Amino acid sequence: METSNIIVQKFSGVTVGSAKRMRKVLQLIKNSNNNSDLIIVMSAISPKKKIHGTTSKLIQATKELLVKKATHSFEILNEIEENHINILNKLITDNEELRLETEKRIKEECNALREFLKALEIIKEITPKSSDTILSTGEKLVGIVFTAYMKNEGIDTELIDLEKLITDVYDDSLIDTNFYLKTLVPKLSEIFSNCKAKVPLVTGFIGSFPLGILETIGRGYSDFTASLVSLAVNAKEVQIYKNISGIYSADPLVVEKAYVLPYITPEEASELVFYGLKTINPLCMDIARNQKIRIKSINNPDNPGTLIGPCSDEYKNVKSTVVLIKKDVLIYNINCRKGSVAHGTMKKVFDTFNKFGIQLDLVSTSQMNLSIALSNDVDKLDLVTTELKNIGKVSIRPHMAILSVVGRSLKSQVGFAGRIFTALADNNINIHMISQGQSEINISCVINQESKALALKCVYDLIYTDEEKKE
Ligand SMILES: Nc1ncnc2c1ncn2[C@@H]1O[C@H](COP(=O)(O)OP(=O)(O)O)[C@@H](O)[C@H]1O
Ligand SMILES: N[C@@H](CC(=O)OP(=O)(O)O)C(=O)O
Repeated sequence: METSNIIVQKFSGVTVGSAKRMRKVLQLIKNSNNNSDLIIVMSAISPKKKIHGTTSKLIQATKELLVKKATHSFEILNEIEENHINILNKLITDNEELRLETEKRIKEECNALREFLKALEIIKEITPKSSDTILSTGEKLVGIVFTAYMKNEGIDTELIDLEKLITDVYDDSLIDTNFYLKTLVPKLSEIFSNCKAKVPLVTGFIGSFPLGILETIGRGYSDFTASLVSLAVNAKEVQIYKNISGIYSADPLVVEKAYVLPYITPEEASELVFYGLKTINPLCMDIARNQKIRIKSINNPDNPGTLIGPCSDEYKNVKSTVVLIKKDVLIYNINCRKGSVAHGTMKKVFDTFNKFGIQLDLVSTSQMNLSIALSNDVDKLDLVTTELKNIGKVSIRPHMAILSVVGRSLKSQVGFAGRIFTALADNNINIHMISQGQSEINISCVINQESKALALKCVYDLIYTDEEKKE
């Protein structure tokens, strides 16, 4: 199918976190609209950091509903409501009718949620579907405020609420790539072909999943929505606007010399998100192999940022190695009772972690030990240990970090892993586990968390001098 002239612009919560930032976003939309057709996807407002944003507050309100009283969750909701009305009041100052009508819609949305929370308190049960309904409010509210603002600024827009996009799906096993591509994408195509507005605004929340949107898609779900929308309209590209200019060669807060990579492949992006990069939702890579996704900064929109997409000749020789640290990891070690790690043992161990929904980051085996690196904030690790007690003696080593080097250029560098480990050893950094996938675009190892900054800097220096020498 031929690519359309549409660009999907997705704005993350922090980029629309205040009236000032919304003005910036509006200007950007106006400028882009001169050259392309646009569809806007917007995430719930995050004042500064995502952990203090609307979605995080709604998650807190949901969790506290059954532990504390609904009145406590109402306080959280009052704060959210007030914040949206304050922003609206700053944005629409010259059209009282529109301002009042929009304020009414915000209040209606929040009142509906209050009624819903009261009902949940009475039935004392929160299902994934109800928790999704609560979360959807964040994206609805930002949509209500921003479409009113766009209208007031003369942009022909319409709010498209995707809360009800998924219907009659009660079984999680039905949610797979096929479901996204064959069910959701055609539904979205139909919605857009019926939409008359010049610049539609779509809620980043895409509907209730049997296990809940956070379990199925994860935080940053609006990136995924933007990818589906892009497939539905065959867009030229998806632009994901953030506070940061793109994907850097290393964390710019730790490595001063780090720079924004112009291009990475979807495979590299998948590895990076797996090893802790939060810049893009991981599922986008699964459905968007042939799409162009560009991470850009709201503060510097003329900068092309980082493109993730098919590797054309233009990008073949572009450097794209990233050194990444995933902190707050632990090593879970099982010293097997039978004296060796049999394949039945591995099955039991992996099945048990899977049963409790725990993601494993790195695995290594020796004759008697099975070592697994995983995030230290997982619930239910003690339940796993109880189930595995017949397999062997479990010991846990906390305060670890995973250092990963990701890049397609690693494939051609014989002896590269050896040089990384030598550089770490020269800096007195102990390596607890090592892993290299068959794809050879990723080398990872587990180190003590306290050495993370030193490890990042010394491996970065090694890689970037090595890559420079190759050129
Ligand atoms: N290689 C990397 N590229 C970009 N950001 C990185 C990288 N490694 C670590 N980070 C950190 O990830 C964070 C980016 O956060 P993100 O959630 O993408 O942005 P936003 O807050 O705009 O949503 C930054 O704080 C940055 O320091
Ligand atoms: N609001 C959701 C979805 C999202 O995509 O957020 P953001 O664009 O701010 O990463 C979240 O906080 O997870």
